[in-house]
Amino acid sequence: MMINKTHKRLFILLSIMLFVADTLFVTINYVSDKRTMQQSLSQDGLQLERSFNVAFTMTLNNMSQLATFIARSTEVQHLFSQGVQAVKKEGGGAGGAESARLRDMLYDSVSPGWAKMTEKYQVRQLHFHLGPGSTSFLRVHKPQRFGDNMDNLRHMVVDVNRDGDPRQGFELGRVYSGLRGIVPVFSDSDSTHQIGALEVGTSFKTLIDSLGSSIGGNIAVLLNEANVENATWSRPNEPESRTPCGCFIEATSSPALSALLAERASTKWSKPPKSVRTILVNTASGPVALTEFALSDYVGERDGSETPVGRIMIWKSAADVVEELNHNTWINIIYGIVGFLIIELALFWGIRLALRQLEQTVDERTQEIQVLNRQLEEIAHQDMLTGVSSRRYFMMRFQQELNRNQRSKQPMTLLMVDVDRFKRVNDTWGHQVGDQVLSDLGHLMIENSRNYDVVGRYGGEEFCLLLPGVDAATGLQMAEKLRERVERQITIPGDGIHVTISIGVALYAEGQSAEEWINAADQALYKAKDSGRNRCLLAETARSESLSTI
Ligand SMILES: Nc1nc2c(ncn2[C@@H]2O[C@H](COP(=O)(O)OP(=O)(O)OP(=O)(O)O)[C@@H](O)[C@H]2O)c(=O)[nH]1
Repeated sequence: MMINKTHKRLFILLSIMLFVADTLFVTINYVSDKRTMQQSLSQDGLQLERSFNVAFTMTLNNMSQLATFIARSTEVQHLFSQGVQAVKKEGGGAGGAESARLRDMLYDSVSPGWAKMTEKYQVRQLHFHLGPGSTSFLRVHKPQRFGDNMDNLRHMVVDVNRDGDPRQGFELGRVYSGLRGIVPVFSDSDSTHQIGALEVGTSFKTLIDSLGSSIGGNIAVLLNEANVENATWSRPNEPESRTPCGCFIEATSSPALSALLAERASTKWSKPPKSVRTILVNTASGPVALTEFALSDYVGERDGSETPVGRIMIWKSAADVVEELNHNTWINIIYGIVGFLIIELALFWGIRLALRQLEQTVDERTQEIQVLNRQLEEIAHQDMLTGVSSRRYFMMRFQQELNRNQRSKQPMTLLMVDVDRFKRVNDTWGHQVGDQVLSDLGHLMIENSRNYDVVGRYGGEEFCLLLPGVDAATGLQMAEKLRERVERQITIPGDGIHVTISIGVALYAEGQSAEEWINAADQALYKAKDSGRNRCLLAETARSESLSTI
């Protein structure tokens, strides 16, 4: 079965619509999966920020605890108190010889503990400050440098020396920025008299190393270059720490940061994000989920400044989530293709089936029409009462046989048959009985004829029988045979009286017209009637001979 043009167009149109819908479905799924992945990364990022803040606060608490512990030692208080007085006497600043002696004694007193603190707790700074403001009395971590004023740098110390309340936080420094706890130091003789402040500090390095290993990722602390410039003298790791991003690497748990920064430099970098932000960055070693958030220092938090001093970067491999996204995308595409093919097949077979059914219905209707046409034709060709050919059809066949005879030159004989005294039958037994007699005669004539004979009802109770290939003598014999059978077999229904017929027989004479031939048979019939009925008579054109009598 062929799909015609209209159906082909319909199929192509539906296929295109289906393809567009399918592509849309795959795209929407991909966008949705990507959004889910981004949401999941953002959730992870928030969690990472919380973890960082917890570690940050705990580190500061530790610094404050250590500072408090040392500042409460009476020996430390005693030596620092004497040192403070000596500096005053010796003109402030670094003081003189007495100040130096007491500084050394204080150093000797705390340095054993300091060694343990640096080793066990990674403490980087232990610093005694004189007030008001901030003047260095003793850097236990660097005892050779002292006496410098740091009012513009050590804001926490200045604040503690001013009001006596402990402080903790992140602060930029001249050499190392740090996470610091600052507590007031009181005199050993008068616990209400503050003599200075003690600072204990550490770097970010320890925090990010331990936090990085526990979260399975890496952490870096980046400071804005401008802030660092303002706060520092010189940085020991300065050359490596400057980056194309315009920031200073304060600490990193992985050297891979430089590659990440190079990737990151191509995107918008200027300010640290206000809230936590997690993005996906493609690096040479694979996709990475990068979480960033702002880092404020003590001054910024104290003064409510919105400008952070740097940012924290936490990054983890995102290979698994990207792989999952890719996997889901492929599954989406495969589902899309399989779904498309299945619907296409269903569409194709659906159209095929619908067409087949349509064609079947058309075939059935055509057959029904053909049957009806045949029936109509038969009805038109047949005389309903007697079953023989109608006069119209008989005349058509009669003419055909005549035409054929022009070529074949075979003999042909025509029988004109008429029921004897039929009017009396009608008048005596009624029209219905008359009809029955005509019907019986018609069927008997059909029975009695050959396949190629033509039996027709010529009019009223008159019938014709055309016998192709039959000469006059045979025709007469056949007429007689018919007459005998009628007389023997057809009776008036319910009465038993035999019906008889008369037959005029005419052989076709070459050159005769149809009309002349029928007239010849009719004349013979007329004579048969006239000579007593129930007989067969040959037309005069041939040698006439009566073969039967009543
Ligand atoms: N029942 C019935 N009668 C018919 C039919 N066609 C014609 N007739 C009747 O047939 C009769 C023919 O009568 P006539 O032509 O006078 O001839 P007849 O009575 O047969 O006498 P002969 O032919 O001289 O033997 C008429 O009364 C018609 O009405 C028909 O289809 N059915």
